[in-house]
Amino acid sequence: MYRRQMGLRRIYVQTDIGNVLGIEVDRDDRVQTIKKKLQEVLCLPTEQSALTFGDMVLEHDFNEVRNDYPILLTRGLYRTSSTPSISPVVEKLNFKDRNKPLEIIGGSHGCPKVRRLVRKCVKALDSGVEPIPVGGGLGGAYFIQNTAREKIAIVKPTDEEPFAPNNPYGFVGKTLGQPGLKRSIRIGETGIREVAAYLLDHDHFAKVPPTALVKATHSIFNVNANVFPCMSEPFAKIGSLQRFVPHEYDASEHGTSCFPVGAVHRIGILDVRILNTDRHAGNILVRRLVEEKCNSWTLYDLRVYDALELIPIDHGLCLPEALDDPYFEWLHWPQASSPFSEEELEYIKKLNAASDAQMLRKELPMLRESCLRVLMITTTFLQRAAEAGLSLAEIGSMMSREIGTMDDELSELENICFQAKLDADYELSLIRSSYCPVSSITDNFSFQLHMDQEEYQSASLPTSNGVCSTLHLPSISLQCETSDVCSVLFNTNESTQSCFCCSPTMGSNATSDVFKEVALDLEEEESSISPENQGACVFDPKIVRTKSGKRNNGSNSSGTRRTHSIVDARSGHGVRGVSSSELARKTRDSSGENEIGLNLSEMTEEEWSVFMECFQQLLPDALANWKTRNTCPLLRLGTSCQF
Ligand SMILES: Nc1ncnc2c1ncn2[C@@H]1O[C@H](COP(=O)(O)OP(=O)(O)OP(=O)(O)O)[C@@H](O)[C@H]1O
Repeated sequence: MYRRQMGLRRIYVQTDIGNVLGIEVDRDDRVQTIKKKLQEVLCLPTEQSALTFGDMVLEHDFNEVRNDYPILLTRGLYRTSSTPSISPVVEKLNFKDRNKPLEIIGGSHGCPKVRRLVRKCVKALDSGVEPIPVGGGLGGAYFIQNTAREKIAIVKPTDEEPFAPNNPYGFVGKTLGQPGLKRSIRIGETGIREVAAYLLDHDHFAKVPPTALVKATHSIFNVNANVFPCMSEPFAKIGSLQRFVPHEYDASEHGTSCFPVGAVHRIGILDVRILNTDRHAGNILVRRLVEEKCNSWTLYDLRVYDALELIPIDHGLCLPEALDDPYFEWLHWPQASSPFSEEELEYIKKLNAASDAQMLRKELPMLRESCLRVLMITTTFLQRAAEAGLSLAEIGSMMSREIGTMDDELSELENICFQAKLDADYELSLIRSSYCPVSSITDNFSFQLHMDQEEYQSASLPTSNGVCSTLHLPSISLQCETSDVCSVLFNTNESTQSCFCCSPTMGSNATSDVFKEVALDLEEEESSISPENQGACVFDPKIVRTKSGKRNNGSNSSGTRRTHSIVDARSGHGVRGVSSSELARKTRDSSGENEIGLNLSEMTEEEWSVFMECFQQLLPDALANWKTRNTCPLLRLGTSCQF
């Protein structure tokens, strides 16, 4: 309270090796001032460090960072894995830090269940009960026990994640902020995802246990010797804290056929919304609700299904920064193929992706915008698919990449999204461009222009206002002798389309010169242009959109794939096209190893909203086509179960 009156805010600076410093900033504090203070403690020149808050690199002030939220201090924006990480000077570590054993940071302050849980844990830690390492997983995790030595919570420090600097099992080698086990999820960001999953689980529908992001300090937490050789004080870490749920098994230890259909559906609905990439059987806890009664039941007694409760845990690998391949353990469980109940359909219908995203922006502003965009895509997809009568298994299948296929074989959902991106780019190019009318041209022959990045040519084009502009044009095999008006839509790269108009005022020579220049190269290449038609060509942007056939392997996702290709308008045959899956592959190839799929973060607000419109337009056909193509029931394991 006092701090607030003084206009002070506490923020938590986490270094890229994991330790956390609580610092107080006032309204007028500049980023540079705080960096100087950190320089003293961390021996890190200010010009080499960067403070980041989710997507944001803080440059001037801390206005965007709310009270009690964590920011990440990295060694510059362009660090590589060989750049040494930041090592604090031990004796200066505790500056101005309250150093409580456990305190909530970030979202979920407002949740009474979470606050109660944290209070209990603080009490236990204050009374000297040591957390116990969980052991067994890939990352460090610790059970917190109460004074009766009952487990009450599990804490997972983010710097002990797989590949993070303080991982206790030797899976090290990276620093916080770098791509982790999943390339679409950065190291150190699993904790906020655990909280996001809890916050998104409205009405406790899927039963995600109460979860908070905390700053935790205890000597039992692992710190690797190479990271911090002479540590005398325990250092504070950021992690997720989740209520411990007593259970008998996890789903890998129990026959899945006994699981209640509703429980599987509810977890599945959550997984689809959050694009969970890690729903393995170990992440579903199983517990009996009425233990004494169960003893008298047989395995086939239907009531037994209602007596089992499933608890989903471990949501650190959800909400990736790009559409990724999810992992849904339940995909082949028979329960997933049974239709949704009325209640489930109602729940799905009431979901509001935009307000969920808004809630997360408020509670967890450090969660990246691209993750929220993934949430909006998957929620919309779930809603439309459920409306269209698809089962959970069908929805999950459309989201999953096929096992054993080539690396660039995308899921149906990814293909639809890439297609929506192509469509959105096209829509935007129309919005942004003004066309001049095509007039007095022999209109018996039209071409669509094939766009191929490798084949771009540069051409200096005189525009209608007399200014010369250089455009990168695709090579085309057209000898254009016309002196008339042409409108041309060129795609100058895979994501942006540019329109160039030759207006009537350009004059005949200019127009024909332009086309001669860009056409010379590929005269032979596009053999489908019949000689008799050369010299009388209309470049008509309106026909760039086309419905093409199925993809080579016959599994066209949307059935309305639009390609950008040279097409003889009379025959309608495309010569060559850029399909959404090709676009996906090219996007990956051209952007190197860090590219993780359709780039959602780079879309502007306008691009994003047009993309979502196109996505929604594609969905009805895509869902119907998928259903038609997949009429055979999916191969199910364990189909002996009855329910
Ligand atoms: N909320 C919880 N209640 C009870 N037990 C839990 C809870 N969360 C985790 N556990 C137990 O702790 C173990 C490790 O937790 P979790 O799976 O979340 O960690 P992890 O390091 O991400 O593991 P993995 O690498 O296997 O995914 C789980 O297998 C489970 O037995």
